Amino acid sequence: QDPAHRPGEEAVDPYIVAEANAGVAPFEGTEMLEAFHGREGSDRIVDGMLDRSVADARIAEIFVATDMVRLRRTLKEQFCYILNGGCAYTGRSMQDAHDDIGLQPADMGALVEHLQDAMDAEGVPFRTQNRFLAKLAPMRRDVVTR
Ligand code: HEM
Repeated sequence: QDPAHRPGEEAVDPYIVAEANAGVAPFEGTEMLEAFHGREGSDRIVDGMLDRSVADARIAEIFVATDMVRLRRTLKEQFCYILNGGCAYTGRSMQDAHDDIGLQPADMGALVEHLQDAMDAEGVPFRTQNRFLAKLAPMRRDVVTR
Protein backbone atom coordinates (compact mmCIF):
# COMPACT_ATOMS: atom_id res chain seq x y z
CA GLN A 1 0.00 0.00 0.00
CA ASP A 2 1.49 3.31 -1.13
CA PRO A 3 1.79 5.46 2.02
CA ALA A 4 1.61 8.62 -0.11
CA HIS A 5 -1.77 7.64 -1.57
CA ARG A 6 -3.98 5.60 0.72
CA PRO A 7 -7.55 4.84 -0.35
CA GLY A 8 -9.85 7.62 0.86
CA GLU A 9 -6.98 10.08 1.26
CA GLU A 10 -5.55 12.78 -0.96
CA ALA A 11 -2.21 11.96 -2.56
CA VAL A 12 0.92 13.62 -1.19
CA ASP A 13 4.33 13.86 -2.85
CA PRO A 14 6.21 10.55 -2.66
CA TYR A 15 8.47 10.09 0.36
CA ILE A 16 10.53 7.40 2.06
CA VAL A 17 8.77 5.68 4.96
CA ALA A 18 11.04 5.50 8.01
CA GLU A 19 10.58 5.07 11.73
CA ALA A 20 12.73 8.19 12.22
CA ASN A 21 10.00 10.23 10.47
CA ALA A 22 8.07 10.03 13.77
CA GLY A 23 10.58 12.54 15.12
CA VAL A 24 11.37 10.93 18.47
CA ALA A 25 12.11 7.49 19.88
CA PRO A 26 9.22 5.77 21.68
CA PHE A 27 8.87 5.55 25.45
CA GLU A 28 9.99 2.26 26.97
CA GLY A 29 7.66 -0.11 28.78
CA THR A 30 3.87 -0.01 29.04
CA GLU A 31 3.31 2.70 31.66
CA MET A 32 2.68 5.55 29.20
CA LEU A 33 0.36 3.58 26.94
CA GLU A 34 -1.65 2.40 29.94
CA ALA A 35 -1.99 5.97 31.26
CA PHE A 36 -3.37 6.95 27.83
CA HIS A 37 -5.82 4.02 28.01
CA GLY A 38 -4.21 2.06 25.22
CA ARG A 39 -4.53 2.56 21.50
CA GLU A 40 -8.22 3.47 21.86
CA GLY A 41 -7.52 6.19 24.41
CA SER A 42 -4.62 7.52 22.37
CA ASP A 43 -6.86 7.68 19.28
CA ARG A 44 -9.53 9.54 21.29
CA ILE A 45 -6.91 12.07 22.39
CA VAL A 46 -5.83 12.70 18.78
CA ASP A 47 -9.46 13.15 17.72
CA GLY A 48 -10.09 15.43 20.70
CA MET A 49 -7.04 17.54 19.89
CA LEU A 50 -7.97 17.88 16.21
CA ASP A 51 -11.68 18.52 16.86
CA ARG A 52 -10.73 21.34 19.23
CA SER A 53 -8.13 22.69 16.77
CA VAL A 54 -10.49 22.96 13.79
CA ALA A 55 -13.05 24.67 16.05
CA ASP A 56 -10.50 27.22 17.33
CA ALA A 57 -10.73 30.50 15.39
CA ARG A 58 -7.05 31.21 16.14
CA ILE A 59 -5.81 28.23 14.09
CA ALA A 60 -8.82 26.79 12.20
CA GLU A 61 -7.72 28.36 8.91
CA ILE A 62 -4.48 26.37 8.94
CA PHE A 63 -6.46 23.15 8.59
CA VAL A 64 -8.93 24.27 5.89
CA ALA A 65 -6.91 22.87 2.98
CA THR A 66 -5.75 19.82 4.94
CA ASP A 67 -6.83 16.25 4.28
CA MET A 68 -8.08 15.53 7.79
CA VAL A 69 -8.56 11.83 7.04
CA ARG A 70 -4.84 11.46 6.45
CA LEU A 71 -3.89 13.79 9.33
CA ARG A 72 -6.04 11.84 11.83
CA ARG A 73 -4.54 8.56 10.61
CA THR A 74 -0.90 9.61 10.66
CA LEU A 75 -1.20 11.45 14.01
CA LYS A 76 -2.84 8.37 15.55
CA GLU A 77 0.00 6.23 14.22
CA GLN A 78 2.57 8.69 15.56
CA PHE A 79 1.05 8.95 19.05
CA CYS A 80 0.68 5.16 19.28
CA TYR A 81 4.27 4.72 18.08
CA ILE A 82 5.62 7.21 20.64
CA LEU A 83 3.60 5.62 23.45
CA ASN A 84 5.24 2.29 22.58
CA GLY A 85 1.89 0.91 21.46
CA GLY A 86 3.48 -1.19 18.72
CA CYS A 87 2.26 0.93 15.80
CA ALA A 88 4.30 1.76 12.71
CA TYR A 89 4.46 5.43 11.74
CA THR A 90 4.03 5.69 7.98
CA GLY A 91 3.77 9.49 7.60
CA ARG A 92 6.27 12.11 6.55
CA SER A 93 8.95 13.64 8.72
CA MET A 94 7.92 16.58 10.90
CA GLN A 95 10.06 18.87 8.76
CA ASP A 96 8.51 17.68 5.47
CA ALA A 97 4.98 17.81 6.87
CA HIS A 98 5.24 21.38 8.18
CA ASP A 99 7.77 23.26 6.05
CA ASP A 100 5.14 24.79 3.75
CA ILE A 101 2.72 25.86 6.49
CA GLY A 102 4.75 28.63 8.11
CA LEU A 103 3.64 27.91 11.68
CA GLN A 104 4.31 30.47 14.40
CA PRO A 105 4.98 29.93 18.11
CA ALA A 106 1.40 30.95 18.96
CA ASP A 107 0.04 28.19 16.66
CA MET A 108 2.09 25.64 18.57
CA GLY A 109 0.81 27.07 21.84
CA ALA A 110 -2.80 26.70 20.72
CA LEU A 111 -2.31 23.10 19.57
CA VAL A 112 -0.63 22.17 22.86
CA GLU A 113 -3.58 23.69 24.78
CA HIS A 114 -5.94 21.46 22.81
CA LEU A 115 -3.75 18.44 23.42
CA GLN A 116 -3.79 19.18 27.15
CA ASP A 117 -7.58 19.54 27.15
CA ALA A 118 -7.94 16.28 25.22
CA MET A 119 -5.64 14.48 27.69
CA ASP A 120 -7.65 15.97 30.59
CA ALA A 121 -10.87 14.72 29.01
CA GLU A 122 -9.33 11.23 28.76
CA GLY A 123 -8.28 11.38 32.42
CA VAL A 124 -4.54 11.18 31.76
CA PRO A 125 -2.67 12.10 34.98
CA PHE A 126 -0.93 15.49 34.98
CA ARG A 127 2.59 14.12 35.31
CA THR A 128 2.00 11.71 32.43
CA GLN A 129 0.72 14.61 30.33
CA ASN A 130 3.91 16.50 31.07
CA ARG A 131 6.11 13.54 30.15
CA PHE A 132 4.33 13.32 26.82
CA LEU A 133 4.59 17.06 26.15
CA ALA A 134 8.30 16.98 27.01
CA LYS A 135 8.72 14.18 24.47
CA LEU A 136 7.11 16.29 21.74
CA ALA A 137 9.00 19.47 22.66
CA PRO A 138 12.15 18.84 20.55
CA MET A 139 9.96 18.58 17.40
CA ARG A 140 9.13 22.23 17.78
CA ARG A 141 12.19 23.27 15.78
CA ASP A 142 10.95 21.26 12.76
CA VAL A 143 7.34 22.43 13.13
CA VAL A 144 7.56 26.13 13.98
CA THR A 145 9.27 27.87 11.07
CA ARG A 146 8.42 31.54 11.63
C1 HEM B 1 4.99 18.68 18.09
C2 HEM B 1 3.96 19.17 17.43
C3 HEM B 1 3.36 18.53 16.20
C4 HEM B 1 3.36 17.22 15.80
C5 HEM B 1 3.95 16.03 16.54
C6 HEM B 1 2.66 17.15 14.53
C7 HEM B 1 2.44 15.99 13.78
C8 HEM B 1 1.98 15.97 12.48
C9 HEM B 1 1.87 14.80 11.63
C10 HEM B 1 2.15 13.38 12.07
C11 HEM B 1 1.44 15.20 10.41
C12 HEM B 1 1.11 14.33 9.19
C13 HEM B 1 2.32 13.94 8.35
C14 HEM B 1 1.90 13.28 7.05
O1 HEM B 1 0.76 13.44 6.61
O2 HEM B 1 2.72 12.59 6.43
C15 HEM B 1 1.27 16.64 10.49
C16 HEM B 1 0.81 17.43 9.45
C17 HEM B 1 0.23 18.66 9.66
N1 HEM B 1 0.30 19.41 10.80
FE1 HEM B 1 1.33 18.94 12.47
N2 HEM B 1 2.26 18.41 14.18
C18 HEM B 1 2.65 19.27 15.16
C19 HEM B 1 2.40 20.63 15.21
C20 HEM B 1 1.46 21.26 14.41
C21 HEM B 1 0.87 22.57 14.66
C22 HEM B 1 1.24 23.47 15.84
C23 HEM B 1 -0.02 22.80 13.66
C24 HEM B 1 -0.93 23.97 13.44
C25 HEM B 1 -1.52 24.63 14.42
C26 HEM B 1 0.05 21.65 12.75
C27 HEM B 1 -0.66 21.54 11.58
C28 HEM B 1 -0.46 20.54 10.65
C29 HEM B 1 -1.05 20.53 9.31
C30 HEM B 1 -1.98 21.60 8.71
C31 HEM B 1 -0.60 19.34 8.69
C32 HEM B 1 -0.94 18.85 7.27
C33 HEM B 1 0.13 19.26 6.30
C34 HEM B 1 -0.15 18.75 4.89
O3 HEM B 1 -1.03 17.90 4.70
O4 HEM B 1 0.52 19.21 3.96
N3 HEM B 1 0.95 20.75 13.25
N4 HEM B 1 1.60 17.06 11.75
